[in-house]
Amino acid sequence: MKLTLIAVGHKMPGWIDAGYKEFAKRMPRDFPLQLLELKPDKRGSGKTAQQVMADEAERILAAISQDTRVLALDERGANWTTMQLADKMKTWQIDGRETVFIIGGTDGLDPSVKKRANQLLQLSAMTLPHGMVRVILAEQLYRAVSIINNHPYHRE
Ligand SMILES: C[S@@+](CC[C@H](N)C(=O)[O-])C[C@H]1O[C@@H](n2cnc3c(N)ncnc32)[C@H](O)[C@@H]1O
Repeated sequence: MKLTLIAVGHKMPGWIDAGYKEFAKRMPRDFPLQLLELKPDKRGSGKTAQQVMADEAERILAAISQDTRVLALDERGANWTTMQLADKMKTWQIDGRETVFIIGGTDGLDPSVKKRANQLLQLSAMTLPHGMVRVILAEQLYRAVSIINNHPYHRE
C-alpha cells in the first residue's frame, strides 16, 4: 500500500532530510513511503497568510486524486496512539487505497485542505516545526509497520 507524504517546505536542513530518509528507507516493500515537497508560496509579497495558505492549498489538492485517503497533520487533530495507527494501517492495507499525509507550511493548512481530509491527525498538542513533523511522522509510520510485522523495533 503506497503512502505519500505531501509537505509544504523544501530546502530543509540536512539533519531533517537525513532523519526523514533514515525512516523512509526502512519502510518495507509493502508500505513504500514517498515524499512530495511543495515549494512554499513567497511570503512578504503583499499576500496575507490566508492567501498564501489558499495558494498552497490549490497545489496540494491538485496533487491528490479523488479516491485517495487523506490525513492532514494538525495540532488540533485526533490524538492516536501508535497502536491505533498500526490498526488503521492494517485496515488500509485491505482496501489498498493510496494514503496521503499532508503537512502544512509556516502558516499551517488552509481550511479547504482540512475539509478534503478524511482525518485530522495530531502528533502532539504542541506546535511543532514542519520539518520535524515529517521526521516524527516517518518514524511513527515505520514503528506502526514494525508492530504490524512483529519486528522488534517496537517494544511495549
Ligand atoms: C509550524 S506548523 C503551522 C502552525 C499553524 N499556526 C497552525 O495553526 O497549523 C506547520 C505544520 O506542521 C504540522 N504540525 C505542527 N505541529 C503539529 C502537531 N503537533 N501535530 C501534527 N501536525 C503538526 C501541521 O501540518 C502544520 O500545518
